[in-house]
Amino acid sequence: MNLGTITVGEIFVLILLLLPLVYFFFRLITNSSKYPPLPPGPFPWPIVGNLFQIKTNTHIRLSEMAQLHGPLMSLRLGQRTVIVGSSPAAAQELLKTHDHVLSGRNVSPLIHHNKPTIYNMNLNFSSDDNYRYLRNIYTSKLFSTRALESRMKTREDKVLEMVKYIGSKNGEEDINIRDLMFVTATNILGNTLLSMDLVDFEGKGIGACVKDSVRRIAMLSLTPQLADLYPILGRWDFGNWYKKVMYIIEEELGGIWKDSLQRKRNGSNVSSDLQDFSDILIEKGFTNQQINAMIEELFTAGTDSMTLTTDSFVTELLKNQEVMRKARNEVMEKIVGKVVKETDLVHLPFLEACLKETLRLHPPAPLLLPHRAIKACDVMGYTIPKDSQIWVNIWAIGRDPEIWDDPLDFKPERFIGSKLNYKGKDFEFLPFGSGRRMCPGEAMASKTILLTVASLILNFDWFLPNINAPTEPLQVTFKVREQFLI
Ligand code: HEM
Repeated sequence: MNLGTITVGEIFVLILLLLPLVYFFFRLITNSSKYPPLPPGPFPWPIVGNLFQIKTNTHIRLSEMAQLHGPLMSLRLGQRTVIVGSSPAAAQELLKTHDHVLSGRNVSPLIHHNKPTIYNMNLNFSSDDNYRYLRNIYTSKLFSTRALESRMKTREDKVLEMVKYIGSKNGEEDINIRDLMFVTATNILGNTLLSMDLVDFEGKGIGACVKDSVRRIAMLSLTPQLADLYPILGRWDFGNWYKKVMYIIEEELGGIWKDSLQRKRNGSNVSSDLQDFSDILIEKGFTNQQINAMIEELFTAGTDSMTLTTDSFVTELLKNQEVMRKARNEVMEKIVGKVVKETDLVHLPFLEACLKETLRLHPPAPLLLPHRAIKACDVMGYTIPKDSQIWVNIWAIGRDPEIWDDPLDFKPERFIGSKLNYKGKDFEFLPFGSGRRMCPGEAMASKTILLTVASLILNFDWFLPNINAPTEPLQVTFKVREQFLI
């Protein structure tokens, strides 16, 4: 062969053609070594791996792939190995049996390299060492039964403000429930964390940008960035991902509460007698930057998740009139007076079943948040390499016909008389996750959402302006029940 006639382009094509072969031999060698093999999965293309197979509707695509490859699958995203669990047994292995090694978080190499304040002061970006300390502060000072009880009135007041606002429209304007719920969730957190309202129902206020900032942070976290797919490129901030994230956290969100934190330190903020979470953090000696890192995370994790779940809940009730009738009967029968209190919620088991059914079908985090293997381990006879990402497809588990009768139907009755709960013990139903990384905001979220939906049922008759073509986002007409007009 006359090598002198081969062009650079031809060599490149030859290398590309040979890569799958090299990869095949590599898999063969590693699989036949003393370690168990990787879990089965789709063939990964050179360089990109399976990236383009799961680009959109990731949880749905993964659910289809699991039919082919089984409940424990492995994928390649760039250089990263991703392990996906799609059955209750796999979820239990990943989130319980091996929780101690699989409960790291996947921190972007850019955050790892630059070590901004969020690196140590935020559960999602925190190094493995600091994680336990932070989580302990959250669970004891913000989400404990006592802390939640001390803020019961805040949640009741903010939900009532929403009901009054909707009532003031007198059924003459269609309501975008997502926008109103976002405001309510933002102000509940604003008061719990900083003793301040951030935004009003017209979208005005010191925190008017929160919605946009939270959505952009979520988009940036979900968009795979080159440094994450190819850690070898870890120090280059392609597309300014790191700069954008840091700007939103430190300037946009941090700018909202900067003055308020300073006033608290000067002792000139007397807006409330009740100690809020930032008062506690100041007392514990945290700096404003550190407090900002924690507060940012709580807004990001808490606002959209509660908003999306309330929106799905209202939509399902509107689509399922018989369920709505039962929920309304329960609310009208059990709530004495014009206002729903959190202490009433224990008397609304059917409404709680409706919330569970909503979360089964529409979990706002369908793959949980990615975990990371701190060390290599063996799961169900397969190797999970160190630093793999771990995803659990709770969306697929929630719709599995082997587990649920008529899985696509909205049937809250399935939870009545059943012990199934979202507390992280039942691996067929994990909307808040399970184990060390389980959502710490579960009780705050479920109380707020139930209080909101019960209050909307008590005070209004609901209509879809166009029953045959529900809009996206959902617009609802709420007609005030005269006897309840606030
Ligand atoms: C319906 C509402 C909510 C749902 C369905 C939900 C669900 C989840 C899920 C699935 C995770 C990840 C679990 C894992 O990776 O294993 C999570 C994490 C988290 N959630 Fe929630 N969440 C909700 C509301 C809230 C609220 C209201 C807050 C706080 C105000 C909150 C704070 C957090 C935090 C801080 C984490 C990170 C925990 C960690 O990394 O250790 N969530 N949530």
